[in-house]
Amino acid sequence: MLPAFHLSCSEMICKWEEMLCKDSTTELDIMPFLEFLSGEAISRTAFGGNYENGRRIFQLQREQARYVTNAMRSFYIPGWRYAPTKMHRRMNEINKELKALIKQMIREREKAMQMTSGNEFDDLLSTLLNSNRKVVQENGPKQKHVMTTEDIVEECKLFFSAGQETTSSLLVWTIIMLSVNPDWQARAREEVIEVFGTNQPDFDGLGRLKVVTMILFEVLRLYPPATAVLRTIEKDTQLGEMLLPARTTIFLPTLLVHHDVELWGEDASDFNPQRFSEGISKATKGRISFFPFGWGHRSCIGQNFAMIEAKLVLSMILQRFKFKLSPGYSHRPLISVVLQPEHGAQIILSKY
Ligand code: HEM
Repeated sequence: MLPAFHLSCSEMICKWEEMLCKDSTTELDIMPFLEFLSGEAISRTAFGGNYENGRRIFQLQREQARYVTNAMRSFYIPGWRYAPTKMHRRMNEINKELKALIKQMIREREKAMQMTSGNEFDDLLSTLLNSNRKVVQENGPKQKHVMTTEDIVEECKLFFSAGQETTSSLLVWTIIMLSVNPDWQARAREEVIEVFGTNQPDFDGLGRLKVVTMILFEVLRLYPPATAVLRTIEKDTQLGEMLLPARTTIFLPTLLVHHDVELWGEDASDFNPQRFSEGISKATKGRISFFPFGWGHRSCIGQNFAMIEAKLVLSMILQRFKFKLSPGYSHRPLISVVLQPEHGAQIILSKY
């Protein structure tokens, strides 16, 4: 996992360094760079050597996400999604291409795994195929936990859609916050240099980054990439004075809870990573008021993945660059698939 993150981040950093070759500062919108980086990181981790196909999957999923957002913002007309509009036709095409690409990768990987012990590959696709193979060997192909090819395709798609834009959103907001809070940018850089010097960040060191973790938590509080979590109630439930009938779907507004003055105090809207200096339970006083990755059994399966990626990318950026906000940046957080700056994130970058 770490080599995949490192490679993806090095490629981005090379591009930024090239931009700084001619001038001592450069202005750029970091959003497309970080979106591409997190797509590459997922492609490499999920599909290993075959990540070129992963790249295409990532492009298609991004295009699909745009159509889904459009559809979510329109009036709901039952059955409308079957109407042969230009957008619906394109969505169907994307779906078909996605399925075909992933199925082709599954077939190729299964072939390669049959010719070897199967343990040479350590990406998500092999993990899924290997665990499935074990279930079949132990219980036969009809066992209810055996995944079909369709299931594996859906798992791969889910990892992409759930893991790519969320992580890039966290990184984008973090750079914006550190651009307007130069004291925290300096503290984070000081810590990164103290732990890694100019060396490549390693797993052990990432676990020791306290200030960087506090900053990431505060960014996740103020700008949670997933702005709400849904739950469906299994049985009639009494909640305070309310009786919630079975099968009701509850919308838990993460964004509102994270900004609630009663829960977080008068400075709820301020960027103050210090509130996390003694960990999450002290900051929340033991209440469930901070849940950027959801809560309970169905909470985000990729949260460690995302935090490690974010810490590594941030460390590598801080080791090499200083940054501040460009006057061209306009602060308009927009809830699309994830929470992101509507007009991009323009910063002025210089060498550190
Ligand atoms: C900053 C980054 C991320 C944020 C804020 C985030 C947030 C979330 C949230 C709020 C949920 C719903 C949890 C619930 O209902 O309680 C979720 C689910 C999920 N996330 Fe993430 N996520 C992030 C990164 C990732 C990554 C990197 C991956 C994969 C590598 C991933 C894979 C998933 C999956 C597969 C689910 C569905 C889990 C299930 O239904 O059992 N996420 N995520």
